Amino acid sequence: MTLIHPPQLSQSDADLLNVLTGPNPRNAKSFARRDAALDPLLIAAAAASGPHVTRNHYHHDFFPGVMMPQVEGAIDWSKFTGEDSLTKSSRQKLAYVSRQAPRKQRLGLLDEAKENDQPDDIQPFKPSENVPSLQRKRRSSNVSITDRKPQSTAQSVAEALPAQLPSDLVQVRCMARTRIPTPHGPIFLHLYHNNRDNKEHLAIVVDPAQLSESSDSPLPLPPIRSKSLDAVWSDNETAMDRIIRGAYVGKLSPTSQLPSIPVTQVPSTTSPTINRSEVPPPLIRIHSECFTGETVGSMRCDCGEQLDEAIRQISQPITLPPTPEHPQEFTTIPGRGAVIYLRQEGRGIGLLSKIRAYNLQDMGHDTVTANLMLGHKADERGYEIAAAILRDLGLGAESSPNTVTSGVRVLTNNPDKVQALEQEGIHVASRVPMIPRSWQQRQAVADGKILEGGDAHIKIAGEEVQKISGATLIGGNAVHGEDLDKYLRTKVLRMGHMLPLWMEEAPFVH
Ligand SMILES: Nc1nc2c(ncn2[C@@H]2O[C@H](COP(=O)(O)OP(=O)(O)OP(=O)(O)O)[C@@H](O)[C@H]2O)c(=O)[nH]1
Repeated sequence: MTLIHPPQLSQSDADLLNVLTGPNPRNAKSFARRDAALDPLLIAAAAASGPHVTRNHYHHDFFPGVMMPQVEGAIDWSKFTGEDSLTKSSRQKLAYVSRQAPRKQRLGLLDEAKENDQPDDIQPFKPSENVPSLQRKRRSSNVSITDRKPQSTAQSVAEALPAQLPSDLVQVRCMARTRIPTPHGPIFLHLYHNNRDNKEHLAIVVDPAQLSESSDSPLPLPPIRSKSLDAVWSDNETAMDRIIRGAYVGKLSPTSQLPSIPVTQVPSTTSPTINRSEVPPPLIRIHSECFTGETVGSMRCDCGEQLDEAIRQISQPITLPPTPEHPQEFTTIPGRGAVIYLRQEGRGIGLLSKIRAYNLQDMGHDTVTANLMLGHKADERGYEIAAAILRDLGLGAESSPNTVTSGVRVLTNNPDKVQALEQEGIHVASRVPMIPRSWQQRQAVADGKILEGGDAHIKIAGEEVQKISGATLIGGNAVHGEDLDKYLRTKVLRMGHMLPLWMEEAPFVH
């Protein structure tokens, strides 16, 4: 092997490295003494543990194992065990073998794999306490029950739960929760597993009042918490196990580590200063994954902007009118609600097909036609899992003595989402429209409220928002452009989105 050595490598280092990683270390000549206590070069070379190890060789090994006495050059353990020493001739030469299937075979297997990472190894959960009050007719999911494969690998702790429910009921379990600071304030990220697909769906819970939660001071409102997360998962579970998976109360810190108790055992006390009937239902959004819009900042769609706008709106403090007891006092409570983030990339067709659809769109087809041309439906999403997550979080229940508010307010323009949630038994108290920020800006320019060209601050929904680059990302600003306008028009004209079409000739704000 010839080494191309970087300038900081001395000739002596390079020679030594050549020997350590070369094919025939036993022909090594003598080398100058090395005095460094810890020589990173030597450590790295030794850690590579063999002459031909690269990152592609993890599944390769020596045969027989290098520590076995029958291997030529191995340590002769027989002198420690008292067994007869193996003669040199009886030892096998060390051979370097691969445990991987041949590359061609492995690539063949990949080709056979499904195109759009559809679930192929689905593990139904045993039921948790996430049980809807009514079993209603559900909208069909993109994964049918009969297609499901039975249990297999890496099942979670849900295994331990007793079977009580019909197997076709969607069940979810919150596996972990943590606090994430965002430009709009803190959120609690919840990661869910379910018995329908093998995707990790998420809930972004906005409920900052929980951060000051302590056992003796009542919260303004009951916290938005996951029943399945707060449940006791096993008899062996320690307080630290619970805390690490997120079943804690308040804000976790080196000095504060208080495990939660199961939701059913928590008394639902609320602050007496709050008039329960005046509290609006929590604001929620069901959002579908969009790698291009949310991660890359694509301006073909408004997905990144919508995710940001949803978290921003849900985080806004809520002002409640005075109560008869305190007629002069307006009360402000922290914003509360959740974004249920479903891994249904590309309206359920997957990223691969969405990328192909974009090419068809570049050739003049709209987003609906492009999906159809690829053999997909215009929209292949289902919302059963979202509804199960909402139930697990205690959101969307009808009014009852235990609920402070009735139902949820849903941030969407998509009538399918509202209908699907209602079919799942989620009480939708109202729909809150999402007007694209670029359209709001155009409206503001048209009304003479802001100057074309904008400035460092713009007004969105009557509130001043700082402009930040990375338009579609969290904490970003408005997206605009020809592609986006086409997409938004199609949503309204072909997909029935409940959005007033904005005049196209109005100027953009740059
Ligand atoms: N197939 C396809 N999917 C797209 C395209 N542009 C965006 N998407 C996907 O469309 C989905 C957008 O979903 P949501 O953010 O839940 O919103 P929506 O259904 O448009 O409805 P709203 O709630 O009104 O925003 C995401 O999964 C995106 O990946 C496209 O051109 N083709």
